[in-house]
Amino acid sequence: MAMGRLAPQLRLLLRASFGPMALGQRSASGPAPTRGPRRLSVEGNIAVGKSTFVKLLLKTFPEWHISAEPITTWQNVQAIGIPTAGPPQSGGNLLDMMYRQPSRWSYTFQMFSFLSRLRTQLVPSPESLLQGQKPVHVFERSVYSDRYIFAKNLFENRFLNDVEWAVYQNWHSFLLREFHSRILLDGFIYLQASPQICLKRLRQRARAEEEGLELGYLEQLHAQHEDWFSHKVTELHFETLKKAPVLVLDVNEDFSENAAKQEELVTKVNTFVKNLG
Ligand SMILES: Nc1ncnc2c1ncn2[C@@H]1O[C@H](COP(=O)(O)OP(=O)(O)OP(=O)(O)O)[C@@H](O)[C@H]1O
Ligand SMILES: Nc1nc(=O)c2ncn([C@H]3C[C@H](O)[C@@H](CO)O3)c2[nH]1
Repeated sequence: MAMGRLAPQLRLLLRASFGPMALGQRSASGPAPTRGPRRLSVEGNIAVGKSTFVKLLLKTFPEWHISAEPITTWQNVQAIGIPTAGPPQSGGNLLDMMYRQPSRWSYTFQMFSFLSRLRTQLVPSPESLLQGQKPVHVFERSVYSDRYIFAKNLFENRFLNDVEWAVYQNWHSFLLREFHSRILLDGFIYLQASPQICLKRLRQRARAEEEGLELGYLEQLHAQHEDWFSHKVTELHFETLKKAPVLVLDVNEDFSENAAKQEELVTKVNTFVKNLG
């Protein structure tokens, strides 16, 4: 992907359109920031291009901070605090286990992915980010997509039974209420593409655990995203979540060599962030 070449030009363009604040620089006379960073989550189907898009954001706004999805934690689950003799053992690949035997492992996976996402959202933004005038912290997916996309879909396919779904939701609601003020998100960026395009990208990326995934699964996840972000019919259980603004970006097109398209997408994100107040 030839994204590196765009960033300096795009920065100039954004500076011209929105002034130095658009690039997160503090004006000499301006007031110090009064609140923490704007916190956004980038959401979307498997292989839609979230990591790729986040890299584009970081090229354009190097002062922003990104928290990646904790997939390596799921691929290598380690026991904590249990001393073992000999060299370090490699952990269990829970992602692989879940895809191979969803009835057996979906509950375990969802509890663990939720816990790891909660941990990610609880980590304070770095000091360096807080120095900027308009600091922005971007997460790849969230504790909300864990529940309202993946766990919900597994339940609807009966890979989580009624009791497992009830226990998961119990923990989810309880912990989110406990940590409410520390995990708040200001908005969502929903990367939208057809399931067919996602499948093409998924095959091209060829992650071993995803070898058996088929179009039907991506169609289900697409429908879950559309229900939440486009049709707004998903039942949400948190008031702040119901009010959170959503930016929908069409990423069907391959923008890797298309500077104008990259610019259009990044400008939309910048305007969205500005409008968050
Ligand atoms: N707009 C695009 N056009 C064409 N290919 C793309 C585009 N965006 C991403 N890709 C390619 O699609 C594949 C998946 O992209 P990426 O890893 O960014 O997806 P992701 O949404 O982060 O995946 P996951 O859901 O697993 O976290 C990669 O090979 C990437 O180079
Ligand atoms: N079941 C399930 N629940 C989740 O919360 C979840 N989040 C991500 N994933 C899968 C999608 C990609 O294969 C891979 C990387 O995104 O992990 C999930 N699977």
